[in-house]
Amino acid sequence: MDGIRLEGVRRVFPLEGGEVRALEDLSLRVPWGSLTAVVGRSGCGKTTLLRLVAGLNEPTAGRVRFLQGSEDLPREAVRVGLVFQEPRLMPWLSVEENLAFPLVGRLGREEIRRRVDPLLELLGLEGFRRALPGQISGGMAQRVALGRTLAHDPDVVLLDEPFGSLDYFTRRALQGEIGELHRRTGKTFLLVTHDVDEALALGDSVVVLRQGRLADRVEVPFPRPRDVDDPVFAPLKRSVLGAIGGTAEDPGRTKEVEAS
Ligand SMILES: Nc1ncnc2c1ncn2[C@@H]1O[C@H](COP(=O)(O)OP(=O)(O)OP(=O)(O)O)[C@@H](O)[C@H]1O
Repeated sequence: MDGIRLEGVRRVFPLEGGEVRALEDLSLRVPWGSLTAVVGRSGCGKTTLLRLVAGLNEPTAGRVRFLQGSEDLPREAVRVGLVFQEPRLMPWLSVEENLAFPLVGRLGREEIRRRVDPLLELLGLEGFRRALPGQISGGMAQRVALGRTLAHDPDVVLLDEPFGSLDYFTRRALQGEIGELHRRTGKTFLLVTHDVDEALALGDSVVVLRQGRLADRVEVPFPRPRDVDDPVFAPLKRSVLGAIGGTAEDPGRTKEVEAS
């Protein structure tokens, strides 16, 4: 099946003479073009999962595959962009220069402009192109970080708690923008978040990790209701919360879930 596929992935980190099992026997499929949200308690392995997909870490066991039909694409053939919780902009470069930075030296001036200008427009940053990061708000800075990732024209966009440091209203506004961006670009998005409402509002499906294992996968019906308080979400939210934390009747439960 097409998409990113994790097969029996295990990732262990050595720590103080012992080891931490960040991921254990994780099998997961992320279809091309989907927006998959990943939730779970702190330390359950969400960031490790993103780092494996980005190729920043290798699995200790198992594999991460990129499948087109029955063909395995080489990792180099799949462009992956990563957006962190903190924007990590260069403070001495303007908004426009930050967006262009990863392209300088790889593309000519005109081509860079052709990529950067539509991004400024897409992200509502046209009026701030010459502003420095210290002169814009946190929400705008996070938009620049997103734009910098999109400037690479990635096939896969990995978002690690991208709204974590933002206030409620900016967060809601950016959530809407990410959803819209996903629809408009058709790229594959993998979003790590602590916020179950956010995961349900944006994800085509919500993957729940628990102690490094797949605890549940909840599919969100399409078309999704606009409001996260819509009754459609209530049972889905209960499932996700139950899988994250276990339930009173079944503490520590880890469900066996279909790999694909
Ligand atoms: N480089 C590392 N060295 C040692 N242990 C690590 C390393 N990276 C992650 N871990 C451990 O692996 C486990 C999973 O970490 P990970 O960062 O993936 O969790 P997370 O779900 O993203 O957490 P959070 O929500 O707090 O960001 C944790 O116990 C963490 O301490």
